[in-house]
Amino acid sequence: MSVPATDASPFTHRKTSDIALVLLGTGVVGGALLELLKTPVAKHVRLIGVANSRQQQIDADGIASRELNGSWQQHGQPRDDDALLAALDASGSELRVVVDATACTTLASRHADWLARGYHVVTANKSLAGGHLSGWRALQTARAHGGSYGDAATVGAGLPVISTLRRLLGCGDSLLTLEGVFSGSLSYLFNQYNGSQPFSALLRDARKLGYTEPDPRADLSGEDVARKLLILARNAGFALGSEEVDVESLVPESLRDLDTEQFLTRLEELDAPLAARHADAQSRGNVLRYLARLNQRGRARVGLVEVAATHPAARLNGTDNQFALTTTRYNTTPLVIQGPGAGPEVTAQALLGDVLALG
Ligand SMILES: NC(=O)C1=CN([C@@H]2O[C@H](COP(=O)(O)OP(=O)(O)OC[C@H]3O[C@@H](n4cnc5c(N)ncnc54)[C@H](O)[C@@H]3O)[C@@H](O)[C@H]2O)C=CC1
Ligand SMILES: N[C@@H](CC=O)C(=O)O
Repeated sequence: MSVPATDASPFTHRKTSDIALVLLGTGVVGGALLELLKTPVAKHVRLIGVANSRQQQIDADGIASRELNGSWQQHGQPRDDDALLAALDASGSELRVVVDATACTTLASRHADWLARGYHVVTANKSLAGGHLSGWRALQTARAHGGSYGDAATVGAGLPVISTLRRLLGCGDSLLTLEGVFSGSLSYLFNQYNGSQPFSALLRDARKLGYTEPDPRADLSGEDVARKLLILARNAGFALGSEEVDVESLVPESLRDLDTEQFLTRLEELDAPLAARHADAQSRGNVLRYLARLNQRGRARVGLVEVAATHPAARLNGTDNQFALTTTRYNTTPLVIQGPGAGPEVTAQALLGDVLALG
């Protein structure tokens, strides 16, 4: 990744409060965020702690970037959230931020508590806001009284989807329907899949490129798309429970109960059913797209749909996401937000944007 030579940036007009940050998760997204934290736009951000699922490193003065290239992942301290939070407290900064770049449900379940204790939380992890309705409600209560919740990266990766929706709602508009392609990995897969190479080969590529969830079944099962639909719907005032989304899974029964490593050795079992679906669609001149839909009555569905080649979702490229928002004011033609919807750099940028917005 190229790093700008100067610190000229659109953020130079910002206040420059020192921001103390701990980063949970140093995989695809967290790793890209660590790179961005080394650039001049992040000069007021002090990285106090960093953790993966097994190890962590803390330095209340700020972890120098050269140390991150070192061996902390082998010789760090054992994981302990309390020690990370104590380091944030000891940093002396008024702005104490926890960045969650994991897919860990247990960590997500702590977001509300962290907010209530005055920490700001910036997250790419959708498990709380897009999980059980009770978790969403606890989050809203904590947000009303505690720190800020930076959730831009949870929908559309770096695309301005939640912010646009909130802006419309803040101006008195209301969401009527929502439709589109909400998964970068499924978009990448179905934009390319034409039956000439196995679906499993494309899935391996998508995983290597950092588009899939840590366990790609979270994408293929529709769970990740359903979470994004729930996050948008709930932000728009639809009190939808996760069980109210009709979800079509592309994972055959025989692959559902395996652990991730076993599943990754059996990806070829996905090929035959998807080849059949593709051939059927092709025989009618159509293509397959994994779509999310919310109608005006709050009925939500995510699943594989056969669409005509002229359908807007049929004309996407790469990891493109597409969010078509029909609102009271955008009611003849929807407002459409479209662009790359997965990948390390765009997602890390959304996290950094939410962090810098605090300063
Ligand atoms: N990859 C993408 O394009 C996008 C990903 N996201 C979200 O970002 C999150 C991370 O995704 P990736 O970076 O692709 O996954 P990854 O598998 O590459 O990295 C996950 C990281 O979390 C760490 N981790 C797991 N449990 C932990 C715990 N309890 N404490 C500390 N660290 C823990 C793992 O050790 C690993 O470093 C997921 O929630 C995903 O939905 C959001 C938008 C786009
Ligand atoms: N795995 C997700 C990544 C972003 O949330 C996707 O494919 O969209």
